[in-house]
Amino acid sequence: MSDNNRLRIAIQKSGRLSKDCQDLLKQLGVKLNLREQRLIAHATNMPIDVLRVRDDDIPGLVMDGVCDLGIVGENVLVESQAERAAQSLNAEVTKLAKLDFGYCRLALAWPQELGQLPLSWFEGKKIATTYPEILKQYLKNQGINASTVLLSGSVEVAPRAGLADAICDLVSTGATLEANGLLQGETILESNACLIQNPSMDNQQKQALLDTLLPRLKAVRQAKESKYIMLHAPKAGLDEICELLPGTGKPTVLSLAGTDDLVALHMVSSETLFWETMEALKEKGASSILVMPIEKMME
Ligand SMILES: Nc1ncnc2c1ncn2[C@@H]1O[C@H](COP(=O)(O)OP(=O)(O)OP(=O)(O)O)[C@@H](O)[C@H]1O
Ligand SMILES: O=P(O)(O)OC[C@H]1O[C@H](OP(=O)(O)OP(=O)(O)O)[C@H](O)[C@@H]1O
Ligand SMILES: [Mg+2]
Repeated sequence: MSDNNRLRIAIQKSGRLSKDCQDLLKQLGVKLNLREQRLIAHATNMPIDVLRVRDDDIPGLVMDGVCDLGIVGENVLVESQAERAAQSLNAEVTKLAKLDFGYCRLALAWPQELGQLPLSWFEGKKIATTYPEILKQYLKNQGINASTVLLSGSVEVAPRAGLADAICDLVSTGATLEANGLLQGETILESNACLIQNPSMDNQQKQALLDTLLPRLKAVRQAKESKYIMLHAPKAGLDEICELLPGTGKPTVLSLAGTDDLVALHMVSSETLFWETMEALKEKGASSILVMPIEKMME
């Protein structure tokens, strides 16, 4: 019998999101021994269980309260919500955060030889997709009357196989469209991974744990985007050099052994230091310029 005080999180077992999900849980301090074949992993340092499932099942597990949290692509979430709404099933989730991985877009595409096409071309056509609900909603909003053909994968084969006139599929680099002689058209959904919660979760212990994890998630995001900058600067040119440094924070100024003309500047910047800025800093007399990643930070 599972302990109802343990926070249950659903993540993708294997596929494009699984490594990023495992890395994120580790960054949040969740200690898991994810032996490959195990479909449920128990954290050793906090009351968390991780269910490793197909990404398509994650929204339903969270909506039905089997899991408290889930990490899933917005494309899968939106499609699942539309499917469940059509069956009058509960489709409510709370989207706690958009995550910085799993970026892709759901786009229309058609055989390259047709060249650029207006949306009106799709009237009366057949469009193959893994996301029929999202596509139907889009076509309805655009006033286009076209039919959808469901394919669970390798959607790009549909036009050549005579299954459909066009497709609506996920695109990241565009390589698969290119390889299949397809031209990308309108993007109907931008998507990336997101953290979702069952809105009916009312366990105080779980909420307290989640209230600990969410600031860590924010701190991990902030640290990823921030850099630690160190450099040596002539005292005489300090103001000009500080004006060139990114971000609004004031740098820490440290004296350097053996000289009164130079100081060391240290600062956390919310953005990286571009080559052009580094070259401008050198022109102002800066030297030993170091830009380093930050593992963790908390304001
Ligand atoms: N180029 C891409 N193609 C497909 N999904 C992508 C791409 N880039 C990012 N993603 C995101 O990764 C998610 C998982 O993609 P993946 O191909 O692993 O799913 P899957 O094959 O359905 O896996 P599963 O076996 O878990 O059902 C997608 O739903 C999407 O949110
Ligand atoms: O724009 P790209 O970088 O080429 O990525 C897009 C392709 O990736 C996904 O397929 P995947 O490789 O996940 O296989 P699947 O179609 O079986 O899901 C998606 O279905 C596209 O086919
Ligand atoms: Mg899937």
